[in-house]
Amino acid sequence: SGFVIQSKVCGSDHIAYSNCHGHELFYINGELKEKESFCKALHSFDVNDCTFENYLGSSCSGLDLDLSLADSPLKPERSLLQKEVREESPSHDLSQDTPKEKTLSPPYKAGIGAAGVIVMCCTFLCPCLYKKKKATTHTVLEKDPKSTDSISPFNVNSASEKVPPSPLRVPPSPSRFSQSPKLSRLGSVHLNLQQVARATRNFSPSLQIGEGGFGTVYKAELDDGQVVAIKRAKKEHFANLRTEFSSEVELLAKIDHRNLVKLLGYVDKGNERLIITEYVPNGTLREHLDVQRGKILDFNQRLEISIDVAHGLTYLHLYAEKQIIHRDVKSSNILLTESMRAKVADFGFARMGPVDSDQTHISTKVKGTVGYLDPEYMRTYQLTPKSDVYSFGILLLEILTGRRPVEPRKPADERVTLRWVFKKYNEGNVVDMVDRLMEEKVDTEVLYSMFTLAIQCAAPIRSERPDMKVVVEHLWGIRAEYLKGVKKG
Ligand SMILES: Nc1ncnc2c1ncn2[C@@H]1O[C@H](COP(=O)(O)OP(=O)(O)OP(=O)(O)O)[C@@H](O)[C@H]1O
Repeated sequence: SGFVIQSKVCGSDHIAYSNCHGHELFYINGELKEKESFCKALHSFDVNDCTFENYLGSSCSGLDLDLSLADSPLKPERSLLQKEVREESPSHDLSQDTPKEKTLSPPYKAGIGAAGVIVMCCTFLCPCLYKKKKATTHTVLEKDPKSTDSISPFNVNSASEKVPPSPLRVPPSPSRFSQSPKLSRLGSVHLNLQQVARATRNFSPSLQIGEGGFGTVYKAELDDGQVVAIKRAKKEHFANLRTEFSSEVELLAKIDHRNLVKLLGYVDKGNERLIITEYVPNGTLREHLDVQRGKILDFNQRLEISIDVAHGLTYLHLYAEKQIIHRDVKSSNILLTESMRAKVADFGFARMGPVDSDQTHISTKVKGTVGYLDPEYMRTYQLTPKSDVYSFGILLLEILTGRRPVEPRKPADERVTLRWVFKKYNEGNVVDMVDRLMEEKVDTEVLYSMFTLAIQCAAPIRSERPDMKVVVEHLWGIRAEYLKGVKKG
């Protein structure tokens, strides 16, 4: 396919290389590196018996390397915030702030500094994917903790499909629910296969509303007139999808919140796996940011959508019967209603949080979508709700700037949105970053608060990220401040 990815863990470092039709990218611990320093690092790994296959024979050959480790690429780089900061308790409510006071707490400072130089590990995939796939699609990564010693080349699907599925998606490891007795009926909709076939006019392509890694989504009208979305698993993934199917169904069944897409029922019979959810009629957030749905989102709508998503995630993390980590928070998984309320969808990757109260994380295969993946989770395989907080930070940047997490067509130094934002933020240039499609002139301090929060959420170290509940409180404060400004005119 002309697309090669290799990755490996050497000691505590994660190294990765991608070659997309001759366009090479080099990463160490999620950080984009120059070829020369990458090769130097590989040499030092090699000396310590951790060989990155073929590196000397291919990309790193012919380089005149000074192999002294004096300027080792593994030395942590830290750029500090230029703004003065003041201490702030984690539950600090920004509604109490005056605009000038709104700054970051010291623990966040280093995180934000590092955020400027650390690129999400996953971004090494993107240039090829964007060349090959429609802009609205994405790729989902999986990395198995047990396979850290192997070099894994991936291939990417061809672009010929109308709406390509996620080519790298593999079902998650069995959840503890896979052994539990099958629920036969959930929510308020009880359907048999004949009823589903009737409602979808035999899965008519004219009722198809989307396609994801799991399968195809149809809009359907039930006999009682209720309109629902029906997700149908692809047959070719059947053998593997069973676990994912049951995991998605059973997680969704337990939750009920206005900012989370409601599961109404499911069918698990013979050759069919179907999930029936409420139909959310107004497309995805990504479609709205791309102005594929008519009007451009104004700032107030963007703020309300951010708050809705934060509410949904807080519920999953804190108030669901068992803690749920979504694992795939992204703009194409946020569905909008007619009144522009947001609902978080797609719990295919959802994962229960730790069972014991003294356990802070669960070890799991790395899953999620390129560009949104928590670098600490990538490195350690430890999943906590803070991985969702990271993805939420990236989502906030999308909402504010309109950009995707990675913009492969931009010049190299502007490609990774988080990095680009951090640079401009440090230059005090928040107004410049706002989505140009949005004509409204928003108060600079409000923008500054939003970008500050987004960068905090996307801190490379999870302990430096706020909890979702704290994020909600900050967003409420920002909204109060914004509305004050709007009233004043
Ligand atoms: N409940 C729903 N109501 C309305 N439209 C929906 C609903 N669920 C999904 N869709 C539409 O179907 C598309 C595909 O959804 P799906 O969740 O299967 O895939 P995805 O999120 O794009 O990809 P993946 O599952 O691989 O992450 C969505 O982008 C959306 O446009």
